[in-house]
Amino acid sequence: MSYRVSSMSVLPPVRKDRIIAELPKCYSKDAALHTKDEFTKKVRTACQEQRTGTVGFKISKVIVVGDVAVGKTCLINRFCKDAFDKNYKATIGVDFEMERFEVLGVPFSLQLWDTAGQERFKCIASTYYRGAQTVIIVFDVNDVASLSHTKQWLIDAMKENDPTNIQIFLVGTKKDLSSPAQYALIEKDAIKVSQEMKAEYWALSSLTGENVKEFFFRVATLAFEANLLAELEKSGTRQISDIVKINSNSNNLYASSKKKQTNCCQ
Ligand SMILES: Nc1nc2c(ncn2[C@@H]2O[C@H](COP(=O)(O)OP(=O)(O)OP(=O)(O)O)[C@@H](O)[C@H]2O)c(=O)[nH]1
Ligand SMILES: [Mg+2]
Repeated sequence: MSYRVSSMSVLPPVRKDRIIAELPKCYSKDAALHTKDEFTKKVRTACQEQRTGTVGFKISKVIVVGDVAVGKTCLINRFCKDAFDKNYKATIGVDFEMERFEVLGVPFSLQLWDTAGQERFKCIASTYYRGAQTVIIVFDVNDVASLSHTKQWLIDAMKENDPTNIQIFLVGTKKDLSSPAQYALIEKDAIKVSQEMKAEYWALSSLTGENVKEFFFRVATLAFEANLLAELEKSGTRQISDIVKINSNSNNLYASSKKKQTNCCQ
């Protein structure tokens, strides 16, 4: 007897701690993609009226890049699995995790691609950069060299993507290992680099979990907003009910054309 679950099975509801109802705040107003306090009325209304087109069915691609052992895998594992491993296990090539959110009542998914920082895997990893909507460039706040390499990581990620449609985050990890005075020093430089890259800056710790959830909520929300605004730009954004109508019409078309075909062959 087979217990295989049908691939048509309905997805479980979005986890309660992945529901975003308020606009998550930026980390620093000096280096933010935007500094609004609330969702714009346009976005809110579109969600309320379910004028969200295909956004609710979208899976947005996020790539996480940066030097070896800066903490990319730990960051993803802290958020997706609420786990932290103090032993270093190099990522070989790439790995990915899916995270489902609900933003203003609309489902929205992120596909988080964790890439290898080791030089010998870079070639494989970079083949997964294409089609990203978000690039997260990670450095270690206790390692100035890792910050200085972030520009090269950005250049490499941009070779495979359309720069006009991408949101960049610069993320300093391992904040727990840094004294406030040390941290303040590197933050100044990191904010400068973020401004040059037009990136949003964050600092966090995967060990303590400080700012990890806040950061990913921000990533999900900004990706969602960008998708929705692009959808609203298209004239006459459809309601979900229209899409269902279109689908059922096309089914009918398919059925009738099949019927015609049969007639034709008779
Ligand atoms: N104290 C502290 N250690 C961390 C933190 N994040 C990661 N580490 C440690 O740093 C080491 C490297 O972490 P990884 O997440 O594997 O690094 P990575 O960037 O994925 O490395 P590659 O896959 O080789 O590119 C591990 O020993 C982690 O335990 C943090 O926030 N605080
Ligand atoms: Mg890794």
